[in-house]
Amino acid sequence: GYYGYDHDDYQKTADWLLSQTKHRPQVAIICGSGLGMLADALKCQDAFHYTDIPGFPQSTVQGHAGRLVFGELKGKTCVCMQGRFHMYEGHSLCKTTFPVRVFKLLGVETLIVTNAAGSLADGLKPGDIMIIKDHVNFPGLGGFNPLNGPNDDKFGPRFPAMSACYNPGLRCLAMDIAKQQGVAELVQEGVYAAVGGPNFETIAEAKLMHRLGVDAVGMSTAPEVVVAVHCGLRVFGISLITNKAEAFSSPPNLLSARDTSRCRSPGI
Ligand SMILES: O=P(O)(O)O[C@H]1O[C@H](CO)[C@@H](O)[C@H]1O
Ligand code: HPA
Repeated sequence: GYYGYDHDDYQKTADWLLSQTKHRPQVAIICGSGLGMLADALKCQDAFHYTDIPGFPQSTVQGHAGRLVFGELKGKTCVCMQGRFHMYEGHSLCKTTFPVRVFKLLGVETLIVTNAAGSLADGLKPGDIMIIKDHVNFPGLGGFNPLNGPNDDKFGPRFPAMSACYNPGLRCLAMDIAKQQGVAELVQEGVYAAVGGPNFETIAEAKLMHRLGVDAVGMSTAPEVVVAVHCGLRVFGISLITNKAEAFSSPPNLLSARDTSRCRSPGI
């Protein structure tokens, strides 16, 4: 059967948070693996451990502290997730995206998603930043979607469009800021693909994604963005490239038995 949340479940968590902090965030930021220090930049912080927030899922992965931090950043009120939820932790997708709908009910208008990702593109190296211009949601294409189940019309339509998920204005603004800050050579736009994980890709899988037009791959983000776009949030996304998928230096797939010079036989 279907296991999900009612509107009341999101509302209860949102009401509890609104009763515990004076902050009324306009912007929500989801910090990717190892990126939780973004939250340290917030002024006048109110922080809550996920374990103390009624109805909130729990973090189980290294590099995800499991705290929700409210505060001020450059004159905007923000709420920061220090730690996100992944399908491979055993959570349902509606659980991994639970916070996004809570943010909507807090009054958030803009969601910033960040992640650690592997590069599949020649021009994208570890340390680079990729502004996400679009995504391929592999679990979603296969029927693993956080919007499965009865549609909650209070959040959005049954069949939401995903043709402009990543706000074009915010993407342009980020490119301009990268130029102004003198880091333009580290910043590019590209396509992110979400896979289920937790294993990294095989060489054949990485080659396949590369040929399909994917620039960076990770195990998160797309389900959160689908839920955010469904409920009308403006989305901006960035991937920090942490590693390169070694698909390009690998030999071609086909090997004839006539030429075994590339084989190292263990002997029979
Ligand atoms: O997407 P975030 O949460 O940044 O984490 C990425 O890093 C982890 C793998 O090292 C995976 O969880 C992958 O999704
Ligand atoms: O190479 C990767 N593949 C999938 N997920 C990832 N998250 C960080 N790097 C990777």
